[in-house]
Amino acid sequence: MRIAVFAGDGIGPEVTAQAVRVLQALDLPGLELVEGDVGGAAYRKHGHPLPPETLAIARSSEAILFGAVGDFTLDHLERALRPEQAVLGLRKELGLFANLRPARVFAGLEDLSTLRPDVAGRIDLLIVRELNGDVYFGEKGMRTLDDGRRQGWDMMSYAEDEVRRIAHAGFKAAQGRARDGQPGKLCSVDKANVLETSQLWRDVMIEVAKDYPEVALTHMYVDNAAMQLVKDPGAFDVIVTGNLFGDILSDQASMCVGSIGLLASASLAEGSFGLYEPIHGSAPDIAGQGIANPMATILSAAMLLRHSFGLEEQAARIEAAVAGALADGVKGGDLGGSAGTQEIGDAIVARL
Ligand SMILES: NC(=O)C1=CN([C@@H]2O[C@H](COP(=O)(O)OP(=O)(O)OC[C@H]3O[C@@H](n4cnc5c(N)ncnc54)[C@H](O)[C@@H]3O)[C@@H](O)[C@H]2O)C=CC1
Ligand SMILES: CC(C)CC(=O)C(=O)O
Ligand SMILES: [Mg+2]
Repeated sequence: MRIAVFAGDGIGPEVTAQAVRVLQALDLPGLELVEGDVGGAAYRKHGHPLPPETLAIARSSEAILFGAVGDFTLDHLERALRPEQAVLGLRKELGLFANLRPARVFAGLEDLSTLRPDVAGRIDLLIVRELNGDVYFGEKGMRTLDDGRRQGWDMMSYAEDEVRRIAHAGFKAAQGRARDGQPGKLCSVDKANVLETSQLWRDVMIEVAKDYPEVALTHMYVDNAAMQLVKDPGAFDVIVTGNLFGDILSDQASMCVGSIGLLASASLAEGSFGLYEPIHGSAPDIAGQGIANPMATILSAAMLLRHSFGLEEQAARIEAAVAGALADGVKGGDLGGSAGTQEIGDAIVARL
């Protein structure tokens, strides 16, 4: 079990260290953890946020556990050298096109959601975000116009095949979430009333739906989806959407269930390879204080065991340990508690 560990910047190393402790506590046979530099830390050491050494470690591993990258003190760098390019580069280079971001309310946290407890208690949704295309990877630039004004542009585009493969990922996820004899539901979120990219997206979703007759497909404009996520997030099952909308809606969904410090993610290629990371960033405002909530990263490690190694039982043990710690009141500052990063890690390791 060769797992690359890329901790990154800010709170990245703090939360990743706790997820590593959790993996080590499981006594997994053949576990090999290989560290690599990414982000601002890599730029300072190697002159690049995603150096070839790191990419080589990624390519020779079966999965990647990722912390976070981002360092505002490097904002002056040309874009290709900024820390965020490490995670964008890994996603693109390794074909990690399907980003799964589950959001559910843990028992005992219903009243911590920004929503009414009765609404919050029903939330169990999955955002399937396309991760290799959209405006993040289109041609971009900045120039000065003849009249002296600066103009910036970022090309938003999707090709049919890119939409088709994420559509299949969304429908399969919905298929797998059938409960109580009820098929899963898939809500495709776009802005087809304005964007051609979204019109293509919608056309392809409708075409792929024919392969999954048991899954109920609906469409929603992204502005309405943002509103509905606050009004009644329990009404969603699986949301499939593009890179930009999925990025924004998943941060929003995190507050429906209590905190961004709880939201894990899997970024998957075809096959079993994946990168697993919390959905949050490097949180420079709290870095170095030992107060970041490591649960999102620990839950990402559970997703890693499940998706890349088929270790369902061990994944479920981690999730139960996190749920148990929360139910016993082990909460970080983001959840209104006072437990620090290490203390939360201790509580979860103890429960394993
Ligand atoms: N995948 C990645 O590596 C990502 C990197 N970033 C980068 O991270 C840097 C900071 O970005 P922000 O917009 O501030 O987003 P952020 O997600 O790092 O932080 C947003 C807010 O949430 C809080 N927060 C985040 N994670 C937390 C945790 N585990 N426990 C407690 N509180 C937590 C932070 O303190 C902050 O107030 C930027 O450079 C950004 O580009 C942002 C998102 C994802
Ligand atoms: C560097 C960003 C695109 C990362 C981000 O915000 C995310 O993936 O959620
Ligand atoms: Mg984001």
